[in-house]
Amino acid sequence: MNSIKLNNVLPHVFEQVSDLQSDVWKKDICFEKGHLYLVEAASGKGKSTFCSYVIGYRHDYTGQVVFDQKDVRTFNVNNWVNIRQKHISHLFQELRLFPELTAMENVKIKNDLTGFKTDKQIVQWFDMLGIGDKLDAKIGRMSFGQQQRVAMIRALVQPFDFILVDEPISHLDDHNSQIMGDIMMAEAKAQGAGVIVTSIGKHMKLDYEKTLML
Ligand SMILES: Nc1ncnc2c1ncn2[C@@H]1O[C@H](COP(=O)(O)OP(=O)(O)OP(=O)(O)O)[C@@H](O)[C@H]1O
Repeated sequence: MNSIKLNNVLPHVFEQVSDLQSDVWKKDICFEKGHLYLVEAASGKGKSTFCSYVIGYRHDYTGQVVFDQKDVRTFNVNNWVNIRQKHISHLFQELRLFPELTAMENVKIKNDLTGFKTDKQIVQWFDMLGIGDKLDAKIGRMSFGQQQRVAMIRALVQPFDFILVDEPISHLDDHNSQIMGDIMMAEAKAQGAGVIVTSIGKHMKLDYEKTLML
């Protein structure tokens, strides 16, 4: 997949808003593979809604979301499974890790399906992110910032053309944010992928090519 386009997209929930000012809603925008984007928004402007549209969990909008030349409304379940397995990786704001599993199990449960990374690589990322001692800790007993690091590792154990990360560092210090950004960008670069980061203010310090205000 080479491009994600939003053509005149407007969430139903914003239809009655008369003074809507946005670089995204009701505009024609294009995210291209191999490029780095920041989508910034104040709380409630639709950041999670935007992610839900791109990953295909919600379709409560007018306008079109188009992957390459195809309107996503034409996709069936198999199409979406293929997209989420091979083309778009998503780091959820609320992470959606399994609290009863350990940190390593949360990553392995996906990597065992994709076979994308070695255990050695995964452990190396845990070490780099300062959670090498938490491999066998249950997610439910880890801090949210530690869980964010696990969720990022899980997002990286699959192939992708785009990675969509929703407020990935809201609970991280600058040092770990930087490491997380470096790891993500190295992976994206290796895959030639596009990167879309969302933020409500605090964001990874990266060389964004385009910043859009929701
Ligand atoms: N599943 C949903 N269906 C319909 N409308 C929704 C849904 N989730 C959120 N909304 C509405 O869409 C608007 C934007 O919500 P959204 O969660 O996308 O904002 P956000 O920018 O991610 O906010 P925050 O940063 O506070 O999480 C809100 O008015 C909200 O009530």
